[in-house]
Amino acid sequence: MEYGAPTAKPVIVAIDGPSGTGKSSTSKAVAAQLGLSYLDTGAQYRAITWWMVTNGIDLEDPTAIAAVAGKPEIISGTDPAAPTITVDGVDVAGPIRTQEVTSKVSAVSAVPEVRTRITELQRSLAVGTENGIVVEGRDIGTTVLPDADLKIFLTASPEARAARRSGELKGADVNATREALIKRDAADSSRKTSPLAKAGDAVEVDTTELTLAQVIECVVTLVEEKRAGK
Ligand SMILES: Nc1ncnc2c1ncn2[C@@H]1O[C@H](COP(=O)(O)OP(=O)(O)O)[C@@H](O)[C@H]1O
Ligand SMILES: Nc1ccn([C@H]2C[C@H](O)[C@@H](COP(=O)(O)OP(=O)(O)O)O2)c(=O)n1
Repeated sequence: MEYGAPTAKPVIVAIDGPSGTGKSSTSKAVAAQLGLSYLDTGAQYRAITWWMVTNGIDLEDPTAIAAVAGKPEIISGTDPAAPTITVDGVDVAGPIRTQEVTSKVSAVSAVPEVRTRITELQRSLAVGTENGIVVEGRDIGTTVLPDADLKIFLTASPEARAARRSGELKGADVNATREALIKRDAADSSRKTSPLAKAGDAVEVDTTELTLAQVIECVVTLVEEKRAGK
């Protein structure tokens, strides 16, 4: 048996794209399959938004948001089999998915002080992993981890994304869901600080006509090719 053989360098994978393209489902499955950690950065922006709503911060006022951006302690658990998120010790995995938080998260996440704070958290989580990590969001490949080993940008038609989301929301109206998605993507893409954007060196995968299993297989293959030095 060979002792002291060098272990593979941790691999960092950035997965970005608009809402409903399959980032969370794909990232979790790829991380689980390859023994990597997993970070849902949208959950962190939702968590800080939940804290602002709960504490009655005026979300129409970016200065008020900026003033308290450093206050909540946000902790993300990065096991893809059981990702967790707490704010000041409270499990907020459920409350961060409410319609209220979803409708306010773009305003909060557009504030530069919020992004600086959350970006620091993300970078500190990404460096400390044993085998590597899959980090999903909007600005991971462009801003948070510009040196990631592999960058993926997922897309899908607005119709496919709305159908997927309204399926999740148990029969919510597809047209209303589509309009809400388009509005949030426009806000996330047009903000000044690190907007939703494809990095120049990202691989774009259009998932409209693919099953989730096909998308997972495609990303796993790309990670394995990177690891093999291809
Ligand atoms: N390729 C796909 N085909 C069909 N449904 C999908 C596909 N990818 C994801 N889904 C489903 O769409 C919904 C949204 O996926 P999710 O991973 O949460 O997207 P995102 O993180 O990009 O918002 C989930 O219910 C998921 O199971
Ligand atoms: N890296 C990130 C991740 C999410 N955000 C913001 C913008 C998004 O509308 C919200 C919520 O992200 P999330 O990934 O939970 O959104 P969906 O799963 O698509 O509903 O957070 C961001 O600004 N930067």
